Amino acid sequence: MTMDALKRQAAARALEYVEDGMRLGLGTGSTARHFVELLGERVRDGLKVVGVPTSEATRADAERCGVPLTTLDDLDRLDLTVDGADEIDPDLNLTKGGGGALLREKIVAAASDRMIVIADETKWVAGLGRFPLPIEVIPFGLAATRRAITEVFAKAGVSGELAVRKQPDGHAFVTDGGHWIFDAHLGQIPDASYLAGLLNPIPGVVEHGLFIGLARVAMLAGAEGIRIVERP
Ligand SMILES: O=C[C@H](O)[C@H](O)[C@H](O)COP(=O)(O)O
Repeated sequence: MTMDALKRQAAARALEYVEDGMRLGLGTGSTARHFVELLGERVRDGLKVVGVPTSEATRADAERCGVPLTTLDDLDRLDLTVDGADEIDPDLNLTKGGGGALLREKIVAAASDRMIVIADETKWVAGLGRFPLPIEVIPFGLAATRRAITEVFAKAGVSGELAVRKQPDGHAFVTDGGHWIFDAHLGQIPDASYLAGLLNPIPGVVEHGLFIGLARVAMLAGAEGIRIVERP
């Protein structure tokens, strides 16, 4: 089975948790896109839901699939968010932001009663850190922000290259919010929760890709079928 087929299987399983009338957070990425497409099929069959997209890309996908949309300006709470991840550890802490959507994804996940993360089994890791950690920053004062991040890395016992994310044309990648991203190549993060707490207050850091305690359930698709893991 292809990786894409596995992602679609995980998405299909998450769809079973969607009920009529739900307010949904719609994640970003290749796995979340399957969920949006499958949700669109259910909407065409009469399911009544409304979604808040976590990126402009997901907004476009949802519109194409006929999923009714709203915003967190109009709603202050969602029932369920379904999103992908770049890494998932046994406590269901996540690394997210490989596609640059981490800020809106975290706002939407935090506003949801429940977050289900969908992925193929390759995203399951014993500990976070192999995937470069995205840190969304304000372009103003970049060197000072970089220095502050490096200092908290040392405090958290991690180190590695901190690279501004670039587009293929060499220009800085710009997020939907107009910010830049540092990708931190740390290799391993011994205490992701501690590091998250140190990164949060740095001026210039808008958000980071450590999602601590947000995902409640993970649906992992592999050759043996779907494995469902609940947060301990
Ligand atoms: O910014 C992007 C998101 O956090 C994605 O959910 C994450 O990168 C996983 O994407 P994919 O399902 O394409 O591997």
